[in-house]
Amino acid sequence: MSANAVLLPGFRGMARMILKPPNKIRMLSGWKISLAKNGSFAGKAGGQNTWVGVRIISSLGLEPGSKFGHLAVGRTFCASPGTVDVEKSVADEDEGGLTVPPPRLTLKELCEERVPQHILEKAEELGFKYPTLAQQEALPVLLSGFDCLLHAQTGSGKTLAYLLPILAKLVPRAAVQAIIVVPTRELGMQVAKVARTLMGKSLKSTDTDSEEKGDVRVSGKGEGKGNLTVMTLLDGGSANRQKKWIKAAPPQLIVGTLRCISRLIESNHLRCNAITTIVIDEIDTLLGSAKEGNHLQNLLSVHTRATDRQTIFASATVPQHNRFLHDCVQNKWAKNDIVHVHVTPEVMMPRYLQHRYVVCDKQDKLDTLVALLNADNPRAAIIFVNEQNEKSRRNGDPPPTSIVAEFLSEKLRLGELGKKVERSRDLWEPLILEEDDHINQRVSTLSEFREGRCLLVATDIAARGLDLPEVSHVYNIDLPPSVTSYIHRAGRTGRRPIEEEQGVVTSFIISKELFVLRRIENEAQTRITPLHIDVGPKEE
Ligand SMILES: Nc1ncnc2c1ncn2[C@@H]1O[C@H](COP(=O)(O)OP(=O)(O)OP(=O)(O)O)[C@@H](O)[C@H]1O
Repeated sequence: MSANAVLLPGFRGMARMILKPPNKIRMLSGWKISLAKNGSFAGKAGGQNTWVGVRIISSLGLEPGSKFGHLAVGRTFCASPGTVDVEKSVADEDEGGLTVPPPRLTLKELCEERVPQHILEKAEELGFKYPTLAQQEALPVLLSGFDCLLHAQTGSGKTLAYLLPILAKLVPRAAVQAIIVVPTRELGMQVAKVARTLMGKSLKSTDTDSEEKGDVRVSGKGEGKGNLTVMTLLDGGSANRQKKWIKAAPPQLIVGTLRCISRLIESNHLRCNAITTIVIDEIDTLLGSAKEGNHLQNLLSVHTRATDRQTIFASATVPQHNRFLHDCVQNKWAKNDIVHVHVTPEVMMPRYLQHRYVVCDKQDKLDTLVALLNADNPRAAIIFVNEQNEKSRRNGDPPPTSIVAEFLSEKLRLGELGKKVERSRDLWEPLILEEDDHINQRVSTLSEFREGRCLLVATDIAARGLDLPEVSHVYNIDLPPSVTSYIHRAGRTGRRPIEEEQGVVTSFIISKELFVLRRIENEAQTRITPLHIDVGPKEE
């Protein structure tokens, strides 16, 4: 059997593929394959007792006599006759870390002949030489064209995993061929930027104006590719301009929010007949709302058909994922053989996060925050607050973001914050990111933060998908409204997988909230340790 062979789907029952010793191969995703004496095998999901059928989707490097190899597995059995002599799996040496220890396949080897060389070279130039664990597991599935629920920790590299198969398929004809749905404008800009960079846009480009508007044309190099365009359709953009652009020259790839994409489809400005891939990133943000559910249903099973395209759902958190997979098939959002790539299901959050909590009175939270910022001296930090409630809005109270930012500003001015700061104090002037801000304000806030400002006070608008590798600390001034929200807020730090530097997450709670924190700890399968901090004497 050759490397990269895609095995036949659909066979249910005992597999007929013959594998030789060892009699147990630990799979990267926590699956185990056990070999019976007659060479047949069965799979077992990590932590569960039931033996279930395993479908081998593709194999890489598994050739007779090979020492290392990789199998991607799905949910049900399938098999192809053949003999594979496996002495040892790479996965046997992996302890569940984010990247796979050497010797391992490079990203280029993993994607060879399936993704154009110039894109792989660009990825390597960006520092993506080896796949992350999520990419290692997902790419064989995605590049084989299977529909997929890609379910992997925050910061595990899901964006590159779904972009590579899309970019591999785009052709320079004037028709929308792929759509990526994202929950926020900020995430949309980020994803579009990665796509454009992989397509060959110069890293040194200063074309930020057109980037902001979402209209950048990129010349693909070699592989017979001509001009490819990525367009963003994001909240706050001008609907008229978007319509004009799409009509004049349809882009090959669209990154947008569900609302904007649906509006253009329904007004017949965006035609879906050439679509080959749809990605729904952060899928769980769209579940549970009737309005979003309707838009999703229309996009996935009215305006387009699951059988005509590849569908990819991605998130670090997919509550009730088995139910979701079932509903996906029932609603015709995906094909029957959708694969669930669930990376390290036993570890919901990156291991290199440290979780702490501080118990204090409500009125002491901000003083405690200042003391902690002085002690931690973060490289960059996001301070999360909850959304302002309706009552407080009606009363004309300032939003929690402003209250926190103004308090920190004042302490900075008094010299009580940033005592150990070696950089310019101005960099510690807090920024604010929240939904109510004007779009231009949000854009400039994020770019200032990326360029070296240290403190960002934000609502959950900053919790999803934003990749800000400089963030060393996350502070939850208010306890997040759900476990999911805790996981995503926490995931904004510790995003330097290669260095494996620890990110620190600190939640401020009043004593009554301790039980809520324990619930988060249980459900997120993590340990949150208490921290005692001396705020110092109070001024009269
Ligand atoms: N193969 C790779 N090697 C090194 N770094 C990588 C690789 N793939 C992605 N990264 C980097 O890892 C970081 C996280 O990637 P990405 O934003 O795709 O994570 P994610 O899984 O989408 O996270 P989230 O769930 O928070 O949205 C980014 O800085 C990205 O550039």
